[in-house]
Amino acid sequence: MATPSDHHATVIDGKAIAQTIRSEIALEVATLSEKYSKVPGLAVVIVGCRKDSQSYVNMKRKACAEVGIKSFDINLPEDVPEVELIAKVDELNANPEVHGILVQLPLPKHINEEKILSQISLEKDVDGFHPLNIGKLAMKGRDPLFLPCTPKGCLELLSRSGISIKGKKAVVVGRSNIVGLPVSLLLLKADATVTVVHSRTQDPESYIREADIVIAAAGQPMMIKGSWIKPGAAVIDVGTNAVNDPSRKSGYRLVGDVDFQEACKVAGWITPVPGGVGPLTVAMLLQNTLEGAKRVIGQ
Ligand SMILES: Nc1nc(=O)c2c([nH]1)NC[C@@H]1CN(c3ccc(C(=O)N[C@@H](CCC(=O)O)C(=O)O)cc3)C=[N+]21
Repeated sequence: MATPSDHHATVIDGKAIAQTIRSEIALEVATLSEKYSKVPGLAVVIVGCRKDSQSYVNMKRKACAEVGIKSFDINLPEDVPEVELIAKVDELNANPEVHGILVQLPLPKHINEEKILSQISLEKDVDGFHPLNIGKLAMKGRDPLFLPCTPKGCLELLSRSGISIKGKKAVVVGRSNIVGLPVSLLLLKADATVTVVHSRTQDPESYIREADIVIAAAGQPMMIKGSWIKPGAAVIDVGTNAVNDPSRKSGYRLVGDVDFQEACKVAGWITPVPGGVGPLTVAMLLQNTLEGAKRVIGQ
């Protein structure tokens, strides 16, 4: 007879789903080029030389090349004056070959992040981080021009795994501007009943235990234990935490915000780290860039 410990969650293969989406995008990009001689373009701006930023940007560049999106890489020194960064954004706003602009976060302390994000043309805000796009995300009956990539990726993983959101209890762990807050707004738009728990929540576990859908975006390695998960729940792990691992050549490995081994025994579905949400973030960025290019030609 099956015992509870025999249970194993369906592991959602983000890498494979992202690959499928990239093929769909590649087809559309090809059509756009043939019919309208239009090649979608994405500009990625990095300030300084954080190692993790460089590696994300390399992944984005590779993904663009694979689907036929033209990428523009702009590297600015760590100490670039704010006015120069603004001038660069303006230049990209005016460049007709660029349909999407991403300014890699975090920015150095001397630069006002909100000022830069507000400067990006709404029509090219493929990150969905412009305050107006976030405002529209928060309003009932309104939609932003672009949905932020990681939150959109989380919902895409749910829908492509056949998990419905409407009427479900969703718990988002974390309230950051780039994931926790926007994903909670997106779930609300999709008719979930949403609870956001965060570092000041008393007894977060008690909320998570009730959740049909858990979105873990706290940035705390393996903080969510298997015993906190409701049996059969869908668990989307957005955490990408580097932890020391001397047995690796790199000296570290990536772990999520969820204790994956434990949670597998209880959850209905779970995303791994790496290979879960991360690849979707990149796929959604490509999708947004394609959408931006299509809008320009009125498609
Ligand atoms: N303006 C802006 N937009 C962003 O979207 C943005 C940003 N700034 N700053 C940094 C974060 C981080 N981020 C990731 C994207 C892909 C993976 C990803 O694909 N990760 C792979 C693993 C990568 C590896 O092995 O190192 C995975 O989870 O399987 C991770 C992280 C986007 N970010």
